[in-house]
Amino acid sequence: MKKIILLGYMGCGKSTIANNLSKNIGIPFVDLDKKIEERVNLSINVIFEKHGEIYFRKLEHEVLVELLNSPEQLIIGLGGGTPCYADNHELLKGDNVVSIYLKASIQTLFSRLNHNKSKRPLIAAKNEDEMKEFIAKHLFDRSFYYNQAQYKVVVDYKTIDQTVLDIVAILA
Ligand SMILES: Nc1ncnc2c1ncn2[C@@H]1O[C@H](COP(=O)(O)OP(=O)(O)O)[C@@H](O)[C@H]1O
Ligand SMILES: O=C(O)C1=C[C@@H](OP(=O)(O)O)[C@@H](O)[C@H](O)C1
Ligand SMILES: [Mg+2]
Repeated sequence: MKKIILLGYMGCGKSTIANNLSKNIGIPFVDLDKKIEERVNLSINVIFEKHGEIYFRKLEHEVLVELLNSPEQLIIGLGGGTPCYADNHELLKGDNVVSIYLKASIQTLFSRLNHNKSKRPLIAAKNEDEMKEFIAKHLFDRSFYYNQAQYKVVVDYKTIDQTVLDIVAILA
């Protein structure tokens, strides 16, 4: 069964939209970060702190492969870095995948992340200026991978419901 994959930068709304899309179309959703946390019984912060990012990326790849190989239809909210490591972007080109990039501007990302950074180890310690610069550079680097998604939904100035309806239209 097809997997509906939401990807994009931290704060673009993957986890939020996956949850709401699931309610709208009645297909179960999983959040890749949550699955990783459950797998090792540690928070994303503690995984980064204790074991480092390379270990996290390995786990992320393993759990993604398992989810893609599972028989059921699923909505999967990826982590922001998932398509950018371990050739995961190639896995997202499979026949059983519909990939959707939730595209947000630097400003949207900054305003959403500024109040919500403590659980995101890559930005948790940055001040506002550092964060703006980091997001701009990092988004530029990662866009190469994000732009390989089959579909793109711009999320700026949209409510959660509007973004969900845009995705429902793509899936129809
Ligand atoms: N229109 C919107 N669409 C999605 N998220 C929104 C919107 N407006 C505000 N938010 C907030 O932005 C944050 C997005 O975070 P999250 O869903 O965890 O993103 P991601 O999983 O991509 O990092 C949440 O705190 C959410 O409540
Ligand atoms: O962009 C990244 O590299 C990361 C994004 C996070 O997920 P969200 O995009 O859901 O915040 C989480 O996987 C981890 O903190 C690393
Ligand atoms: Mg998320």
